Amino acid sequence: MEDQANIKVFCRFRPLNEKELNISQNFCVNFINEKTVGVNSQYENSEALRFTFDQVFPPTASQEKVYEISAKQIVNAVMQGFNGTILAYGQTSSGKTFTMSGSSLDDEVNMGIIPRMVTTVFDKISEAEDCIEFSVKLSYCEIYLEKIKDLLDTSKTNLKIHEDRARGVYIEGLTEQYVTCDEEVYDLMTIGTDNREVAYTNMNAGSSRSHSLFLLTVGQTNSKDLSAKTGKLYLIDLAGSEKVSKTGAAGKRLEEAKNINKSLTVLGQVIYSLTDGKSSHIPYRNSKLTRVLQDSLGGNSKTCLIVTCSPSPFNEAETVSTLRFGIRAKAIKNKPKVNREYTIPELKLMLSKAQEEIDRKNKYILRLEDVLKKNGSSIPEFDGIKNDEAGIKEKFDYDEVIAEIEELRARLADEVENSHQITEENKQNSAKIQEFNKEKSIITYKCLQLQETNTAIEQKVIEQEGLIEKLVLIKEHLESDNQELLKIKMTMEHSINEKDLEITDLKMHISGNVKKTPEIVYELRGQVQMEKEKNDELNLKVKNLEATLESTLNLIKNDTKNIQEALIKQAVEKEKAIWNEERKSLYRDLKNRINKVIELEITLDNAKEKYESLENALTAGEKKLKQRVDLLSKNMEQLSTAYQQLLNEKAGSKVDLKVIERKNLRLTDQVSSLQEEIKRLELLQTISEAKIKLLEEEIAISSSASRNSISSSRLNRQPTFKCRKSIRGGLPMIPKTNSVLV
Ligand SMILES: Nc1ncnc2c1ncn2[C@@H]1O[C@H](COP(=O)(O)OP(=O)(O)OP(=O)(O)O)[C@@H](O)[C@H]1O
Repeated sequence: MEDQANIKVFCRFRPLNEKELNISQNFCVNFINEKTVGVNSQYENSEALRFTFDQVFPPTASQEKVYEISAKQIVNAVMQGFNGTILAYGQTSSGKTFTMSGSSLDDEVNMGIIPRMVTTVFDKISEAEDCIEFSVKLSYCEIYLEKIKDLLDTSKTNLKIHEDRARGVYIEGLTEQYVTCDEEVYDLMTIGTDNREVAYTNMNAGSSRSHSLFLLTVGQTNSKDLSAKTGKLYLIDLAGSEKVSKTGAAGKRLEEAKNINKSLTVLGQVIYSLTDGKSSHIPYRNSKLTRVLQDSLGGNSKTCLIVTCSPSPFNEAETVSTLRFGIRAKAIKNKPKVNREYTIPELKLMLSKAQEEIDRKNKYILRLEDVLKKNGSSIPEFDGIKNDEAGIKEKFDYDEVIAEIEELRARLADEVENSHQITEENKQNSAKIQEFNKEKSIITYKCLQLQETNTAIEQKVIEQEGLIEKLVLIKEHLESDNQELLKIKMTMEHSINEKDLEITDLKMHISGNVKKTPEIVYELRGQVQMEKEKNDELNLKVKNLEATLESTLNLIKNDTKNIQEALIKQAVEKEKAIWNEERKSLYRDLKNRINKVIELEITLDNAKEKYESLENALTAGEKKLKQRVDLLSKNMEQLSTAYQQLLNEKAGSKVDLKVIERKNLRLTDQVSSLQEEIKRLELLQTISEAKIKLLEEEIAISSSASRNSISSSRLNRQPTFKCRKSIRGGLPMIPKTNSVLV
């Protein structure tokens, strides 16, 4: 059963900063003892405000003390194969980054937890037995505006979180850099820190605008007992919670502040759900931060939380809230376990030991059977074990079985890959067919519409043709009427003109004969009367002619309209012809598409058949595999794990290669240093010998003293080359080489 362990919570107060000192030089807290702090509240009953943690660090506490008490135990656990997490939580500008990273990597006194831990890891590797081979990998990322950014490869800006049984919760595609000494880690830390989102706010000139995650994976393989284990160390510097009124955040800074506060609220909710004793659901998935921290909070990890606070009365409310957060988190129980892995040789060793044990027991059974036979008792049959010695000696050839399983698995993987491909093709084909069907129905609908429009147009054209014929007849008729009327009009006008001339003559005649006889006057009056009447008649006729002319003109107008309509008809005819052509090409296109759909359906059917046959083949393979698997004993499960391990080891061969390369480099360096040293010593020896000869010649009596002096100078000499830390336990340190991206 897994052991449960509470999260360890530490509380650290930083010194008052300049701004706070200007407001008040007093503290709003008092340090009651090493573990308890009280808040002298301006707003609440102070009696209630006492908080007890695993340790409380006052502003005077050194970086070294904080590391030794809070974090070192976690590194030790990681070296034993546990997962470890160290989290810094607190208000903005309360000292999280100072606690985790320190002020500078060059400042040994103010170095933070991360660089100190790195040094401890490599120290432990140097101190370890030389039968242990270590690999150390480093990843560095940040969660900014709910996106995971790789700080060692800035092209990766939105990484996804995944989970599986072997790896737990992990960030897919995150850069993992192999490192062999602390300097390499510091170089990468500097690169990553430069890529972090940091900005000026009213509360902190270098305020972290993201949560940063520093991950160190320490793998170790023991060549003596063949065991392997891996410890993961998460070092997390959270972004600080902030009151926008205090930080003066606006625009982009405000957006960041909202995101920071939101993800910290989800962190609070997760901690609440883990500790209230009622919640069945823990909302890890509500933010990227809590999802990444899933193993660290309530899972497989030894976790330490450091809450950082300001002692100033100006920040009292935030300090109380941070302390309450810490108290709540103290109640979280984790289930850490050693991440032990079985290597193939280890499993083989276990197997052969088990086989030896079985053989020993079988021999014992045989002896017991002999005793029973001698006593005349019958030997009961036992399923699975033959009563003869040959049967007992029958052994499994595990290597052969492993090879066979491997082959079957490879074939199965191929088949699965094939079937995936076919399924994918099927999906694509189905999508294409669906698309074609959609297009087909759209085209059919359009065709129907066109046909309807066409029929309506044809109907209209027929109607208009009848109308035009009628109008042409009327027009012809009216034209002849018009001609006649024009003739009459001209005749009438001619006679009117003649009569007008006659009237004028008469008037002149009358005016010349005014004094003639009354009979003539009377006659003339009669004639005038007659002429008048004639004139009236003619006027009437002219009026009638004018009316006829008007109606004729109207008719002509109508004719013009009809001609226009005829022209329209011509245009419609033309349009109709174009439409017909289009309709035909649409039909042709539709036909082509239908042919294509048929072809695709045939391909789909073929693919389906192929898929089914492959599926059948797959099932046969599976059956065969099952039969084989059934034949194997319980050890099969272990062998399967061993197979997985083999795969992992294959994947890790790259790492081994790098390690070997590094070792080679280290050895070459050492050899050349030694060669140089030998040369130097040889030179010295030659010089010394020459000196000795000289001295022997010059001072014959002190020759023995001279020799003593030379040998003592040789003894005092120190080797001049220096080596660095090794990745193999207990070996001298190896020189720093360029790290490798994996
Ligand atoms: N214990 C301490 N001793 C001396 N100086 C400290 C201490 N803690 C923090 N400081 C200083 O206070 C300032 C703010 O600290 P830091 O940047 O670590 O805060 P933070 O909590 O990480 O802020 P943010 O959440 O805004 O990133 C820095 O100048 C830092 O050097």
